[in-house]
Amino acid sequence: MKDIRILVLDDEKVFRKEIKEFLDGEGFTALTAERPSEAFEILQENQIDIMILDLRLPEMDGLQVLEKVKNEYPDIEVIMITGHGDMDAVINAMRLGAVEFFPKPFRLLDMRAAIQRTKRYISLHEQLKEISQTYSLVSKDLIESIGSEIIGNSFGIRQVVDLMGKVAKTDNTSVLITGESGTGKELVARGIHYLSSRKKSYFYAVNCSAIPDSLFESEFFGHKKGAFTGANEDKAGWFEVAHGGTLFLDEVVEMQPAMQSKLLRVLEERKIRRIGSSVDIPIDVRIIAATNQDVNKLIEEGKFRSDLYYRLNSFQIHIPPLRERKEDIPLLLDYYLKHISKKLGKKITSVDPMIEKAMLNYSFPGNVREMRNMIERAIILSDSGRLTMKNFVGLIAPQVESNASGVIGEDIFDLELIEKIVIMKALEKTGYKKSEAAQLLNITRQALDRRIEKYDINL
Ligand SMILES: Nc1ncnc2c1ncn2[C@@H]1O[C@H](COP(=O)(O)OP(=O)(O)OP(=O)(O)O)[C@@H](O)[C@H]1O
Repeated sequence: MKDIRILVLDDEKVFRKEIKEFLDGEGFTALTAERPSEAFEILQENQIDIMILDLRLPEMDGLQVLEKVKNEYPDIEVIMITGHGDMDAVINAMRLGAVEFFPKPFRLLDMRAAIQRTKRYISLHEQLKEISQTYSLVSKDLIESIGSEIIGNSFGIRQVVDLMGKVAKTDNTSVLITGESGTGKELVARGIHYLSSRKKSYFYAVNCSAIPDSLFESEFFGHKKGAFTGANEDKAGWFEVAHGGTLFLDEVVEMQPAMQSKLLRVLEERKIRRIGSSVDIPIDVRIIAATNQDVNKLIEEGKFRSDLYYRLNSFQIHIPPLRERKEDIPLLLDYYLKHISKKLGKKITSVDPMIEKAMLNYSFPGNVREMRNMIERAIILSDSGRLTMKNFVGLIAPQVESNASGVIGEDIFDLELIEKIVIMKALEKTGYKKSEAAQLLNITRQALDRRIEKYDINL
């Protein structure tokens, strides 16, 4: 389980000190506050799991604090304490959602037991949350076949999975998948194949931009022995290999016009002829084509045949870029952290919450592939199981590039994130000499220390 962070809100200085020492000694991270306003500031800036809350407080009643905490931070579990043993307050506190109640004075051993119980409760709660979270939108069987899960819960990705299921039910409707690089076009193409009745035959993926023009025809249609120099034996082309299955044509718009005509004829006639042969071979293949380019523009420019486009485009699936479905970012982050750390055999014990914030502010031009690679690199770079912004160089680099005004650019509005990035930049610039960095930032050395701790900046 992750580190447990506990906030103690009590106006008695001696009590606060004593309980903090005890909690620190027990291996928890303990923060303390004297008044509710101070506690709410801490809550705004820190991820807290458990709050130990005194009933009698300055500024506002402990029960009011409890109610506000439960409303604003429903995941925080609250242990109430009081020196006054007031039964009504106990009942009210329980009603408002406190998990434990302690009359003062109590033994620290009892507090330890209460925290352990609460910890177990939090862990159970997290497991339940994980189970109910629709991590993957496709079934287990399909995951095994396509080699990866399809993660996301945004409207855009749910629609993609829905269309995938619908077109899979048809037998040979051609599909055109559009979307920027790294959005998961091949993943979706595989999904269609393995959801369809063709799943027992081949799914054959061809990257059209990688095949030299001279080999195109023989790769697609095959050749007869002696058909040209180097054709030493009969060879089947991809259409024959994928017979009964699916041929995935990635970057289809990269095909030369001559090949585009030939492909169109195959789609119309459903038969091929190997080079050098006079025999037609009937083929039964579903074509799924994909592109990350603007096909309409290519048609206008005369680079792509419109008749081929209409043939391929009987059914179109568009995968939106990741920046247009930001709700998927936390799910993908969580998923990749778990899967990649497991794959690399590296246990990740803490993740700076700034990472998710920064990702939500980042435009991911390389989409899910970029995010995956970024997380993998960060896990490899991480020390002692802690993932911090320092491990995500690519993530902050575009914003840190020039100067602070670059950070306060068009798409970052998160003040805390900006503060953290500016502090990191000052530290980097001064070779991690704190006094110099503080001077550069125009704050005292103590103020810098407080912020380094607050933002968990690795030095
Ligand atoms: N929704 C998703 N859930 C999980 N993984 C995903 C998702 N979308 C993409 N990926 C992963 O991102 C990587 C890139 O996906 P894929 O190769 O399918 O993209 P693509 O759109 O075909 O890219 P390109 O246009 O560059 O060929 C793969 O590792 C894939 O498993």
